[in-house]
Amino acid sequence: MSDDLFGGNAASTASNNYDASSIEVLEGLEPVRRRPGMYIGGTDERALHHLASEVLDNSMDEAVAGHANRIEVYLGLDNILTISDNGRGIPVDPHPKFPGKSALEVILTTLHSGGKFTDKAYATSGGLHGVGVSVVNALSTYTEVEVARNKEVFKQRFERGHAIGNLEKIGSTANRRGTSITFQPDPEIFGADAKFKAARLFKLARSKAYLYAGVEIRWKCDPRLSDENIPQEAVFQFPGGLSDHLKEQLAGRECATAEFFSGMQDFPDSEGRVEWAISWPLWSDGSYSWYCNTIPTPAGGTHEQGLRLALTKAFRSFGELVGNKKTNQITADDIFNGCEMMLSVFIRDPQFQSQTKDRLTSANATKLVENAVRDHFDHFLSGNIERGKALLSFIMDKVDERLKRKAEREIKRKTATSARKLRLPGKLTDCSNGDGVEDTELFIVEGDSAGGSAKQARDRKTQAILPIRGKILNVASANSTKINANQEIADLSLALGCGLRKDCNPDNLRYSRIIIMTDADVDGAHIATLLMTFFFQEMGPIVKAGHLYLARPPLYRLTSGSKSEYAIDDEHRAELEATVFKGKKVEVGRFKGLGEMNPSQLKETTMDPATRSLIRITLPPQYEDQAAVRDLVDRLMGKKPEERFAFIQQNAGLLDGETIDA
Ligand SMILES: Nc1ncnc2c1ncn2[C@@H]1O[C@H](COP(=O)(O)OP(=O)(O)OP(=O)(O)O)[C@@H](O)[C@H]1O
Repeated sequence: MSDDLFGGNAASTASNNYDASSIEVLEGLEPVRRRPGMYIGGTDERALHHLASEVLDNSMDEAVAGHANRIEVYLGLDNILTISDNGRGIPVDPHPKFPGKSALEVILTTLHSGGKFTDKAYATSGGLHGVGVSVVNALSTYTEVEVARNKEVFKQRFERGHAIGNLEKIGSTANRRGTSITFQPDPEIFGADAKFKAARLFKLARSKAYLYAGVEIRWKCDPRLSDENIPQEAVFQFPGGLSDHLKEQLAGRECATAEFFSGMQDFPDSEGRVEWAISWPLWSDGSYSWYCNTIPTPAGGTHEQGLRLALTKAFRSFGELVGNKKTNQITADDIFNGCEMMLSVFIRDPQFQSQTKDRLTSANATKLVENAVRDHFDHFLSGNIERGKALLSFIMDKVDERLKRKAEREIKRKTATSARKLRLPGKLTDCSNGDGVEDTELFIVEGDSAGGSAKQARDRKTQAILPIRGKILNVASANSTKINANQEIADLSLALGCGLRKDCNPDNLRYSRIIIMTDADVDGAHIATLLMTFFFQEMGPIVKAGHLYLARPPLYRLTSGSKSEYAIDDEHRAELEATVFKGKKVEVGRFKGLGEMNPSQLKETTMDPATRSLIRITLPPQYEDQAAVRDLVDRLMGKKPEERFAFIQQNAGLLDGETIDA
């Protein structure tokens, strides 16, 4: 440990101030105002409307619990929204845990306070975290809550989450009861121009009424906010629930079956219930609405999964019943793509992915929905065989269409692959992993006999072999016509697939490593040099990107008794004799070429990534620019020997490569 550990660093002023005083504890509703995104998913228009949902959902929970049958939504000027219900009214008695505060004040000003943590007051509620209305309060310039309970009317006002005065009794009433919440979202949070959209709230109010047949929802807005689509007043009540909604949505369009599949079913053991309405219009892009406890879950979830399973299984078994063997090919997407459907479940203690409740995650919902819907759908299909067959044949057309598209894609893919393979040089032995796959390598090998050993020694999945015959063209002393006409170079660039010169693009390189593997002798070195010249001049970006390597085949095999070692060169040999063999008599075998090694020796010493070593070819920083590289290559490999001579005189002893294990 450093002595400076508790001394600090004088240069770093920011870190000096980091002590206990920088640790804040946010009190009350302050965290909501600091990080609204955590509670309502952002501060955009969607988040703004989420505030309305939170308040409306509470009234819906009262209705679904059987305590309210009327809800009113009123959008006034200045972005002020009032939502009222005729439910039990938020409790106003003093809260036992917070002396001097009513339950109402606690609910409005404390996160995680509510009556829905157990099923004592609500069986299947949309609310569960006890957060919603306090978040609305925190993010509003003001909130006013009026409660009519036990013939008395109470009121309390809050500003930006803080109670302004106490809960007051403002009057009495003969028969009124319920809760009314008025609030104005805070422009400091949502921006000065953020406004509720009447159309959006109107739609929200109407959809809630479809979701629960037992409630009437009254819509009202200031006359200046209404237009030809949004009436100033409307009453929504749908005794037919989701079916009413689907009928309206289909607006008489032709469907695969005249009746649509709809119904309602209680879950066993009072776990809740499910309601659904589905139709298959002949032409539709599809429309899907999923709800849990009247909360929209646009991302679907476990209830969706249950419905998908129920319908898929029912279709398959109906197929068996009517002797259609292809129905086991039906997937849920074949059934759902292009259908118009609504599914609404009511379950106890639902689990959602987040406070915005976009996706239902309650595991039990899948089985509950599947079991409940499956019987009904079996009956829908087989209770009227003609109808069942008509729907099945509509779905099977989609299956056929999908399989046809899949087969066409497959043929296209195969043709593309074989076209590419056809263009590959005949003497390339390619690896089986596809183009551009990580960790594939091309070995450019000197001569056919070495190529033969390399083929046997390689890992077929990742290692490809391209034998090069003799000495390839020195591109530094050839013009482009000659280069383009050269067969070995054409083969090489086809195998690599990344293009030459200006067209060279490392992204198209078919392998992750290009490894030059030549004999460990002068000729081998010459061939390697010619190949490197080619890469520097014609494929500079490949070298720059670090794809080019030299293999390091051994020159000697040293054996003493049962021990044997390979030496790369004379120096390495001397070192091994002194260290590993400790001066003992050693039998020395010299490999004249790669072809002399048997495949297992070649694999172990030169090709197997676990045991070999490679030299990565890199360019020093002064050769960043391709023109500088060309100049160097020209001096070293070009037509004027005197330049080469001068370079060798200046740089003898400096040339070296970077050795890496790869
Ligand atoms: N309109 C209402 N009528 C009766 N009680 C209400 C009403 N609105 C709110 N409440 C009470 O206030 C509590 C807190 O409501 P809040 O919206 O903060 O959270 P929640 O609905 O319990 O859960 P969530 O955070 O998931 O919405 C509710 O659990 C309920 O007991």
